[in-house]
Amino acid sequence: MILVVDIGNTNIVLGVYRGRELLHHFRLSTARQSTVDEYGVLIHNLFHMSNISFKDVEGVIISSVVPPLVQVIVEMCVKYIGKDPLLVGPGIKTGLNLRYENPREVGADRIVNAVAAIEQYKCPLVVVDFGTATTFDCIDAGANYLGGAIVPGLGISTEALYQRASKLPRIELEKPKKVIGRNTVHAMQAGIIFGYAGQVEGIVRRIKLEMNAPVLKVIATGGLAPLIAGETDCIDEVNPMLTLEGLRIIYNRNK
Ligand SMILES: Nc1ncnc2c1ncn2[C@@H]1O[C@H](COP(=O)(O)OP(=O)(O)OP(=O)(O)O)[C@@H](O)[C@H]1O
Ligand SMILES: CC(C)(CO)[C@@H](O)C(=O)NCCC(=O)O
Ligand SMILES: [K+]
Repeated sequence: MILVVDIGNTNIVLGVYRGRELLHHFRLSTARQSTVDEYGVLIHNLFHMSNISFKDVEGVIISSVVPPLVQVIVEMCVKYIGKDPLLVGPGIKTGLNLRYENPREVGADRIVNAVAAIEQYKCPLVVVDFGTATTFDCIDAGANYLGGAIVPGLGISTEALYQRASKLPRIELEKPKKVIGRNTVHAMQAGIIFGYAGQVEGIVRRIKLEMNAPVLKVIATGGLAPLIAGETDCIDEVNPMLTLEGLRIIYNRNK
């Protein structure tokens, strides 16, 4: 078994693979002040509840976009699992040709998503990851990673309205029946959800033009992908496990 770990700004997602099969996945909230031992207990308990053991873990791979947590999770792996994890970053083989001005600047999660998408779909393609931020990653017909766009995530956008406008409440992110809201909650839901779908359509349209690729596969991932994919036909497929798959693939390229 291998353990794959994606450290995001909101969630840490863990996956346990046997070969190509994802046996279990777990989602923790990203707690920047938690200690090596706290993560050890949490992950140990999740393993125990799933009837799996740290002893069966042959190796670990981590991608992180939260630098202060890397060392904590690495030490947790060494102390409790007894393995030195691979870290997605400089020096690791991803097989990806990065056309970013400074390849070290690209978020590890974006690299991992691109690797998984290239493996599973036909290029050219775009990956849209609806996380804390929503990222668009463009891959050309030759499987080169071109870059893309970063926009505020659905959670951040919704939270900003609540934080900055006294009379706007915190809302549930669900689709309202109509775009013309007749109360505050429905008006906010309409703006956020339909506005977000429109934003995704607009960015994808411009990407297609700039890449000169009228036919381009668009893959969405992240917890809120199904919600937005349901509101636009510019998303061809939702693949919730894309990041974990990418980590598994990169692990195998480096063992
Ligand atoms: N039902 C919901 N209502 C309001 N906000 C939500 C809801 N579901 C998710 N969010 C928020 O949307 C954002 C994206 O969450 P999601 O679970 O898709 O990504 P994530 O994997 O946590 O992102 P990251 O990889 O950046 O940590 C988060 O800020 C999350 O708190
Ligand atoms: C954009 C996020 C926050 C999405 O998780 C992450 O990929 C990140 O911190 N990226 C670094 C900046 C970049 O990718 O250009
Ligand atoms: K993510």
